[in-house]
Amino acid sequence: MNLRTSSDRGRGLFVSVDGPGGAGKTTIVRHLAQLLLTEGHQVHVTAEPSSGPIGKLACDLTPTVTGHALACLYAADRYHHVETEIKPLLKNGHLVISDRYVASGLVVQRFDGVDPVFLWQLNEEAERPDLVVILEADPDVIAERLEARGPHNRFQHTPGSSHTEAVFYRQATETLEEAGFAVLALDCSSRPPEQSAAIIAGELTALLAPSEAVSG
Ligand SMILES: Nc1ncnc2c1ncn2[C@@H]1O[C@H](COP(=O)(O)OP(=O)(O)O)[C@@H](O)[C@H]1O
Ligand SMILES: Cc1cn([C@H]2C[C@H](O)[C@@H](COP(=O)(O)OP(=O)(O)O)O2)c(=O)[nH]c1=O
Repeated sequence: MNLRTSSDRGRGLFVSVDGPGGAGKTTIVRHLAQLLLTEGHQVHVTAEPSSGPIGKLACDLTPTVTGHALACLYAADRYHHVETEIKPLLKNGHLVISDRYVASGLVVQRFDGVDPVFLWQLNEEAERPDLVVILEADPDVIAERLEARGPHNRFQHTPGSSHTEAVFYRQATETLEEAGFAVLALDCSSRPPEQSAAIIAGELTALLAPSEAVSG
């Protein structure tokens, strides 16, 4: 994997967790934060849409605004979220976990027919996470979970949305990998969330380990 960290970031580490609705993002983020706290890290859990003014607006408008306009709103929230919350915490040495980030921006608005190239251009300047986790799961399994939990948004009401979303996420993963992001794709169909969290924590611990670069 290719670790890319901006020089103005300080000592923190930034990880995003994305994946289809019902894949287990929120559940895994909770377990991951707990694990990392136990290991003594300063952990900050955040999510998109953010709790800031643009995130609230995006949330309020999602039922009625569609397509390019909504894509721009979510991207605007993302850039503002990075500047006002994520970067200051990274500078302070926090380990920041975001429940949804760029990958969601590349996927969700495609349900409204927005061109993936436009979505990439809109999002490509957002701060790169040190690790992008994409949760994958058998669409039939997550469709069942979604039915049990209840859909959270209008995109999940479309019949077959879990199957479509899985395809969109695979394409987003390819886009991110081609752009040099460090991506960890994790199948969560049968793996308990605690185990997924432990795998992600292992990757982060490896990133935090002092460089083993050989000198001389
Ligand atoms: N690995 C798993 N196995 C079984 N059920 C799970 C798993 N991960 C999550 N769930 C359940 O599936 C539902 C959706 O999980 P959630 O974390 O809200 O997903 P997301 O945030 O991706 O939409 C919840 O009821 C949760 O308890
Ligand atoms: C981050 C992001 C979220 N969204 C929307 C999808 C949902 O309506 C909402 C996130 O809802 P949420 O309740 O977090 O869904 P889930 O539990 O499945 O993660 O934000 C976008 O449309 N584009 C984006 O880029």
